[in-house]
Amino acid sequence: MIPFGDRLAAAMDERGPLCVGIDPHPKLLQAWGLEDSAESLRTFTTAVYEGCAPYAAALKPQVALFERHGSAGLAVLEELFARAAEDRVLIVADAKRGDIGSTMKAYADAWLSTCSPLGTDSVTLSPYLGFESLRPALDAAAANQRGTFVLALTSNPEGKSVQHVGKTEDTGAVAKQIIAAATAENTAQTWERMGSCGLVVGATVGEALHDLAIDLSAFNGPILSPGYGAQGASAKDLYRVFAGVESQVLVNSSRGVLSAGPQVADLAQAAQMARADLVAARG
Ligand SMILES: O=C(O)c1cc(=O)[nH]c(=O)n1[C@@H]1O[C@H](COP(=O)(O)O)[C@@H](O)[C@H]1O
Repeated sequence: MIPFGDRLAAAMDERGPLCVGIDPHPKLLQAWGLEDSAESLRTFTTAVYEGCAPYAAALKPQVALFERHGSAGLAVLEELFARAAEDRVLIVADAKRGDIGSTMKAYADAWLSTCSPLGTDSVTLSPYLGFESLRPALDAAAANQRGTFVLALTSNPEGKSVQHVGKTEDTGAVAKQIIAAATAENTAQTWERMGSCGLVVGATVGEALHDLAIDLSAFNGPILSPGYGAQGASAKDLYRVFAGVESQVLVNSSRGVLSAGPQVADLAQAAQMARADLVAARG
């Protein structure tokens, strides 16, 4: 199978830079006229899939919003993953996993193996127990042609208290070290267009890359960027942050697109508009 990074690069060539988040928040379910139940997650997920998959390089289900419904919620995710695999629609499972290495192996088995019911194309990871604690997931992704997105500079304002620490030291800020580790990870793999170890950098980080002396031009993988739309970053803000690495950026929008539901045609129109907005700003 083609490595994840190359599959994502091809999907972005074909369908553009948009990733639509599948975030069935209770308030959105209500706004769609649905009750807060696992069956509603199925209706919600199906509508987003059918409306948005043609206009998005990937879909990113927010796992927490499925876990709220226990095993019935996870069953909806399993169904989504099976359908997407059949249709070759790329999935980023937004599970933000991170634990000590021995436990991390179990998370890797769950999300990145080829025989687990929750195994899918890629998963988000938190490196804040140490980047190397992610090793089992990084190795599983490489072995199974799957991908990871490692949190580097998150879109929330609180992230700074951890991610910006150390900026005046020789090693640079924590986020800078995470980015260097992800770059090295991709350097050790074989791929054509992009490596399969991605980063998460929020569209809302403003001047942080400059302030932390981070140069993303050396980074050789995909950059998942949330924060566009509902969190306030415009397409212009986003491409100002990512000047020079535009082609690597997979831009997530969840509520910004999902608020157009519940009709499939309206979701499709919202996804097309978001994609057009991004493509125009990217130039
Ligand atoms: O990993 C993520 O996707 C993520 C990282 C981050 O720094 N900020 C962030 O908002 N996210 C996720 O991206 C989605 C953003 O949703 P909207 O703000 O509705 O577009 C949510 O599912 C968040 O959990």
